[in-house]
Amino acid sequence: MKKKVKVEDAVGMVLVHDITEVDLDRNFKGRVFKKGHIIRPEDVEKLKRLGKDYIYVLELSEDEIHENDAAVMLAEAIMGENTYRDEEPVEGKINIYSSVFGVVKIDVERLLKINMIGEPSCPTIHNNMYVKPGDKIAAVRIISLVAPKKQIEEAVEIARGGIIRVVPFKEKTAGIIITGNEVYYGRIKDKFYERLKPKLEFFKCSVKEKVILPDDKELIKQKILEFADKYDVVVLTGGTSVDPDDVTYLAVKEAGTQNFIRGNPIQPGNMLSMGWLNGKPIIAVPAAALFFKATSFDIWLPRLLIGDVITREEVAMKSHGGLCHSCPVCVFPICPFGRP
Ligand SMILES: Nc1nc2c(c(=O)[nH]1)N[C@H]1C(S)=C(S)[C@@H](COP(=O)(O)OP(=O)(O)OC[C@H]3O[C@@H](n4cnc5c(N)ncnc54)[C@H](O)[C@@H]3O)O[C@H]1N2
Ligand code: MOO
Repeated sequence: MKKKVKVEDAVGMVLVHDITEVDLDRNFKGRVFKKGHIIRPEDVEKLKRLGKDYIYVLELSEDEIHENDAAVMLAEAIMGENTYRDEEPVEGKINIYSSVFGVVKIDVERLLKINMIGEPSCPTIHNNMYVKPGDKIAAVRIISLVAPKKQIEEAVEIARGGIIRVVPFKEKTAGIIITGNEVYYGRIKDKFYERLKPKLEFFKCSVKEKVILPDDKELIKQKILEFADKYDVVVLTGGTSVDPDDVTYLAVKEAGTQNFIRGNPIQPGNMLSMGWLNGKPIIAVPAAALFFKATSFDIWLPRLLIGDVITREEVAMKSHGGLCHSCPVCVFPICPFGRP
């Protein structure tokens, strides 16, 4: 409620509007107190010098809370591991950032509940995006200058323990198996290794070994088992589609992988197959990844490197948004490709 009070009595109360100072000696005209400012004891003298013996303030009742206090409370509740926030709200908003290089994990269900309440407004970036230290991942703002305390307490209760965290990338090792008779017999030069190595290394996964094999299922299978013993991740290329020589995906399956998934509704990259051996991802990358900047491999790779095991249901859910827009200038991963 707006109320006229003596400045001396206004400490702790909230300014209803901006207050401007004009000082010709300093050639200054501008805002010195912002709407929403909570008046501090040291402001009293300054306000009097500005000619304010009385000011309009907001009086908060027991069941109301100022947007700044509410934003801090809610931001604190929302934040999980490896995040930090703006110390002070600016215009009632607090940004939340990642403190590490990793993959953002958002509890989307609880995020929706919080945003259904009314006053709290918490946008985030998409779940499972990779982020660098200092990247903004969420923001908290309360819609009204003064909000019902009950709504904020409800939101804090839902968010308790954190609903946004970042899982950091750890140093990992990989072995790459290039398959294809045309490469093995030297009919063409391998182009896959130079495409995949930087992608893996970008996410702290160093490529320790590369081998080129013919389209021989048994040989490929044996190498998968050997590499899965030695390294954290095994990446295979070629032989993922429908020709009689395409046996690579079968080798991944027959190596005894758990949760084997053949193909995914993401284009480019439909033919990608994957499975896990003792929790280690084994990924067969289709030849489209040679040609396109972003394919299904780029969507799954950060997830696989933080240890996520992808379910068939999640793969199927990628169908919505799994078709690349083929923009003239590709800005992946900051684009809708592969996002919910
Ligand atoms: N009738 C159908 N044809 C295709 C289908 C399909 O479902 N039905 N799927 C298509 C999709 S999607 C993809 S992707 C491609 C490629 O699949 P593969 O991963 O099996 O790739 P390959 O057949 O082994 O090779 C295709 C092409 O790429 C060249 N290649 C492969 N590896 C290398 C390498 N290491 N370095 C350089 N070049 C390489 C290879 O020589 C071929 O030219 O299948 C579609 N077809
Ligand atoms: O597996 Mo392919 O052309 O969809 O990439």
